[in-house]
Formats: sequence, C-alpha cells, structure tokens
Amino acid sequence: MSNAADDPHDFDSDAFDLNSVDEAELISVQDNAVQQSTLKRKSGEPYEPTTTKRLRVADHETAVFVANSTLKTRFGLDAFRLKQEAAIVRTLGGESCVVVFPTGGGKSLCYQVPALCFKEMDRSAGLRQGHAESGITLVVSPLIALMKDQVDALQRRGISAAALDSSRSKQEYMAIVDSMRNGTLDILYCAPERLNNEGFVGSMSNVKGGVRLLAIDEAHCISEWGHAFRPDYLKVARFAKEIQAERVVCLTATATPAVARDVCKAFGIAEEGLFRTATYRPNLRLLAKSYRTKKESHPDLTKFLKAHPGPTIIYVTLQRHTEELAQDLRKNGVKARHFHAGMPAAEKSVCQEAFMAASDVIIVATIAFGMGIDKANIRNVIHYDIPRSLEGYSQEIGRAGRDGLPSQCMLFLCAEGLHLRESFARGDLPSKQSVAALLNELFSLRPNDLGCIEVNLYHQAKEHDIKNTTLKNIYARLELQFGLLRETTPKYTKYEYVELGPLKDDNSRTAQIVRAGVRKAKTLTHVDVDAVARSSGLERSEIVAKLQSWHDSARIDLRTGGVLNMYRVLKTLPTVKAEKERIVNAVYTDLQGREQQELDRMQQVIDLVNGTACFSKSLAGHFGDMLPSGANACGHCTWCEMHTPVKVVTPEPKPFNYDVFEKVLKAVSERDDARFLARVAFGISSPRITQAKLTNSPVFGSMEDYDFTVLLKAFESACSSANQKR
Ligand SMILES: Nc1ncnc2c1ncn2[C@@H]1O[C@H](COP(=O)(O)OP(=O)(O)OP(=O)(O)O)[C@@H](O)[C@H]1O
Repeated sequence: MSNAADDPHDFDSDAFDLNSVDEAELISVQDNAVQQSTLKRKSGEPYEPTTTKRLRVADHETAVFVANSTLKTRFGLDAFRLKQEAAIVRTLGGESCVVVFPTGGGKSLCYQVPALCFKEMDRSAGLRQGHAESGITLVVSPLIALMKDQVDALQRRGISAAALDSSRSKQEYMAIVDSMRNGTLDILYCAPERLNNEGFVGSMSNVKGGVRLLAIDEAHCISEWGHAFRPDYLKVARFAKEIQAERVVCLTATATPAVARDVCKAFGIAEEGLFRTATYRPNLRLLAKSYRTKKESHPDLTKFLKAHPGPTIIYVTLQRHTEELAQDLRKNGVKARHFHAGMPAAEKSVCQEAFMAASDVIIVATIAFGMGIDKANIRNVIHYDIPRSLEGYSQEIGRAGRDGLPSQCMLFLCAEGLHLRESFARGDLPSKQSVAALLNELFSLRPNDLGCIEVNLYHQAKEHDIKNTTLKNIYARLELQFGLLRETTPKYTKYEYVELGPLKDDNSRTAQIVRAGVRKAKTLTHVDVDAVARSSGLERSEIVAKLQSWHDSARIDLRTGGVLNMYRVLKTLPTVKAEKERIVNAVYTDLQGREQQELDRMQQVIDLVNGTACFSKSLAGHFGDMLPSGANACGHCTWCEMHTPVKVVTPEPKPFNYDVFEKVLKAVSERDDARFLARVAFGISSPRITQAKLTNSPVFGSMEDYDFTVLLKAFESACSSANQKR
C-alpha cells in the first residue's frame, strides 16, 4: 500500500498543525502568571460540573421561552427539531448532556442557542453584573475547515464568534483574547490539540464570567472503544475540570450504546442527559453485492449508476483509486470526478462546488469527501471498498436522501477491498521491541530546567518504526494511565527569516538582544532561540514574540520548523527494569487490543450483509435502536428482497509459497523484527519500510493473499533461526 489513503484514524491531519504562528508561546507570555496556579487544581477524578460559578438553576419555563425566542430572533428558525429543545433546556438548567443526532440533524444549535441564552437568562434572573459577566461557550471541534464555516455563518447572523487556529495573525489572535477577557465574545471554537497548551488552559480558567458551556463536537472520539478514538480527546474531561466549565454538551452523529456510556461516564452525565434520535431512515435502501474481483464488478457499477441517476458519492479507500475509478467511469460514458484530501485546496473546492451545484455529478472520493457537505438530494452513496466500520458506513450513507426521497446505498464486497482494509487495521501495531526501545529511550531522558522532556515525534516514529498516530496514543497512555507525563505547549526548534524591512528602528532591549544573537547566512538569518534565551536571561517566549511582531509588521518573513513536543515530567521516570517492562507490557497489550478491535469492526460490516436478517434492522440494533414499532424488516434492503446472505467470495487458500517467501528474505537482509518482514510481504507500509524504500520493491505486497498471522509466524521462525546462527 504505497499509495496514500485518507488516514481513517485522523480527520484531515493537516487541520491540526500549529505551524506558522507560535501563538502557543504568545499566550503563555500573557498567562504565565495565572497558568501555574490553575494547573495546581488538576486532579484525576471524573469531571463534575462546577457549582462554584453556577448562580442559579434556570427555571424550566423561562428556559423554554428564552430558547424558543432566541431560535426565532437570532437564527430565524420557527421551531426546534428532534430533541433539540429538550437538550437545550436541560443545558440551560445547568446540567450536562450528550446529544446523538444524525449528520445534519441540527446538533450545532444545541450549543449555539444556549450560548446566546445565558445573557438573557442572567438578565431575567437579575444575576451577574451585565454583559461582560456572562462568560463564554467554548467549542472543541477537530475540523478547522468546519469551524471556520460555523464561525462565518454565526458572524453573518451578527453573533460574536471566533475560532482559534494556527492561521490567525498575532493581531487577530490578540483581538480574540481581548474579546474573551472583556466579555464580548460569545462562542469560541478550538481544536482538541489546543488543550495541550498550558497557557490556553490558564486563559480559559480566567475568562471573565467563566466558561458557561463546553461543547465537544465529534464526542465519540473520547471513547477508547469507539471507531475514531483520538488520544487528545481523552484529555477533554480533565480540561473541563481544570477550567471549571459549568456544564458540558457532547455531540456526535454515531455512538453505539457502549460509546455513549463511555462519553456519559467521562463527564458524569446521568442517563436522562442522553438525547438520542432514531437511526432508521426509511427512504434509504441498503443494498450489497459480492464479487470475486474488482474488475468483475466494474460493468455492474456502470449499470447501477445509469439505472439510478442523480448526485452520487462513490467511496473508495485509496486516494489513487479515486482518480483511476473516475477515469474508468468517464471512459464508460459516466460523468465522474474524483476527490481526496491530498488534492490542492483550489481543486478540492472546484470539485465540491460542482457537486453542490449540479444534479448529475458523480464523485469518486475517499472519506474526506462529505464532511460538512450539506446537499439534500444525494441519490446514491456507493461503497466500492468495504467501509472501516458500521459507524463509518452509517455516517457515510447518512449523506444520502436528506430530502426524504428514495435513495440507494450500495455496498460492493470484494476480497481486494477486504485486503486493503485489513492492511490498514494491521498497519498501526508496531512490534513489541519497537515499543520497548521507544520507552527505554524515553525513560532515560533527563528533564530540562523546566522539568520537561523534549521529543521529536517525527524522528521517533522513523527511528522506532511506529506510526505517528500510534506514537501519540502511547504518550497519551503514559500521561493518563500512568500519570508520568503531561503534554504541554510544543515548541519550534528552527526559526529563520528573510529581512524585508529595517529592523534597526526597533530599539527595545529584546530587539537588541535578538539582533545580536542571530547568525546570518546568504539569504536567511537563523535564530537559535534557546541559545539566545540562555545567554540573555530572556524568556524563550519573549524572543518568539519579538520575531513574530517583526513578521506581523512585514519587517521579516519568518519561517519556523522542527516541532518539538514537550512533556512535563510528573513522576520520576522508571529506572528499574521490572517496572519498565511492566509499562511496556501494558502499553503493548493495549495496542494489540486496538488492532483486534479494528479487525472486529471490519467483520461487523461483513456480518451485516452476510447475516440472515434485515440490514436496516441489524444496523439500527448496532446503535441500540430498533425499526419503528419494533418491526422485523424494512422491506427494501438486499436481505428483505432476496433472503440470501451476501457472502464474501474469498479466493481459495493457497499453499504456502516458499519461493516467494525466500525472495522477501533475500530482498530484506534484517532479521531483527518479524513484523517488519511480514509487513513488507503483506504490503503494509511503515516509517521504516518507507525509509528503506521497500514500497517500490517487487517483494512489497508479494504475499498479500496470505493470512497475515501465518506470515508473521513464518517470519518469526526465520528471524529466530537467523539469530541463533549468529
Ligand atoms: N430546528 C431547526 N429548524 C430548521 N433548520 C434547522 C434546525 N436545526 C438545524 N437546522 C439546520 O439544519 C442544518 C444542519 O444543522 P447542523 O449543521 O447543526 O447539523 P449537525 O447535526 O451539526 O450536522 P453534522 O453532523 O454534519 O455536523 C443547518 O442548515 C441548520 O441550520
């Protein structure tokens, strides 16, 4: 799998980078004083809504009245949908809740309406000292692009909202911080990664009027057992406690009962606080068909598209396949375009706009397409490769037929798609020796003067052959399970600039120190921020702020790079062998469990169509729901129409091919890691495999039609006999 897929474990990974402006450091300059005292309040106990700032529980009728009038006057809408009103009224009453509505169900209003009601409620209750005392609503959302859309839409309605993201200039950033302090900002959006920034935590704890509501979008990411677990989300509950958020609203479109329970538990939300709407969509026809090979299914795909005209999304796993399939379809007279996260931004928007405007466009896309697409008349959603999980499937088919008209959801099953999915599922698990080497290295690091260890995750991923997402996961475990570390504001190691205008007119002491400490090259001037800080006694953040101010006033073009992740050491790191082994074992067992879960999720999708029950009923059951009136069948899925399970046609198991196996061993000389060899043979890339350029080798993926565990065993014995000989 040398070709990129849109990483199913991440949303759009570039959405999270803290790149050009090191605002993290800027905010820590301002909040240095408050941050230490705030962080002392931390605790491992579950989140409990704060009672210190809550002045009075809102009267139910007032809440209903204020919520409805806010909906009309501020949002121009007539009535609440689904369980919006119930969730909002509970929130206004000071309680936390979990909202599980389908995509496009109107989750956003469940925090936007309360955010605007607080002032009104305070005024009518005669509480708080006016506007500036009413606090803010903070929204944690993983998608910067969606955050921006939301903020634009709110601002168009005259609502004071902002998003803190890395594209903000210093001025914009300061304006947001100011509006937060003086109480003019109602809603602030930020990415979960920002919660690692101690300065930000400090600021949020000291917002005038407090954080009245913390809204957590895509809240299923909190659940370790969910399909889209994100380590940074694990820290949200701790954050809610530290900033003393008055109440919390968790929002998601997909949550199995177990995931919903997990989210409730993380925030101490009682069962009555869970607002879930029916998952069944009667206008969606769930269909599935199985093929021996992809090639075999091509004519059927074309036939299907011609028989079911209208806007269509065809999901595939790999970016490369979006282009190839779109091209094939065009050759067969089908008007198709492709879309994936790796395309240039301009091309992506042209594609999205074309899809929104036309009534006959077919988009072949990875799952990056669809988030934030609010098109009511999508007639078909086709999974040309198996989706990652039933949660993913349900979310993706949920984009069809929002206008309530009949729509088709077709799933093509094929062994090639399953192989790809299995490769992804197995791609995250490193070998145990990699994890041991990583942790041993980590435990031997000495904290700096500030009690932090600095690590370059990019280098560690390469050196220890561990994927970045897995690495983040391991760190989250050391932080939350073992209490050894706490991630804090990352820093850049590389600062360099091109001079654009005069710097000499800045005569401040900091400017003089920075100018004296730089190293000029031909075009670029390099600044070793740490060295300048050490020799001058200035704070690192003061130096960064100075460089940034020059950049903002167009005196320099500042370029930063080399992110160093910083972890505050909370307990002495283990030195005893047995203790280190205990942690390695625990971390590895956890990672193995995750691999198995991922494989189980794929199996659940297969079981849905392979079983002997109505697809719609089984899907609803997965989410703890039923068909209306407890019905047994929807009447229009493949099972209801054919009463035959859709079996995966797997190729006959082949006898082990020792010739090919030997070729892999010949092409790769290392015998230190059987998993590494098995990955090469199966065709799963990893940092080490990419670095060794093995993805281009003919042996890469040469044994893709074997059971991975069989390969692993074979390579384990090859490694152990090679090592015995040495
Ligand atoms: N009560 C309502 N009456 C009319 N329109 C509504 C109502 N609630 C929400 N909407 C509209 O429905 C659309 C989808 O709402 P929203 O974006 O909040 O959905 P969502 O559940 O957050 O979806 P997603 O899961 O895609 O983020 C928006 O255009 C919104 O204005």
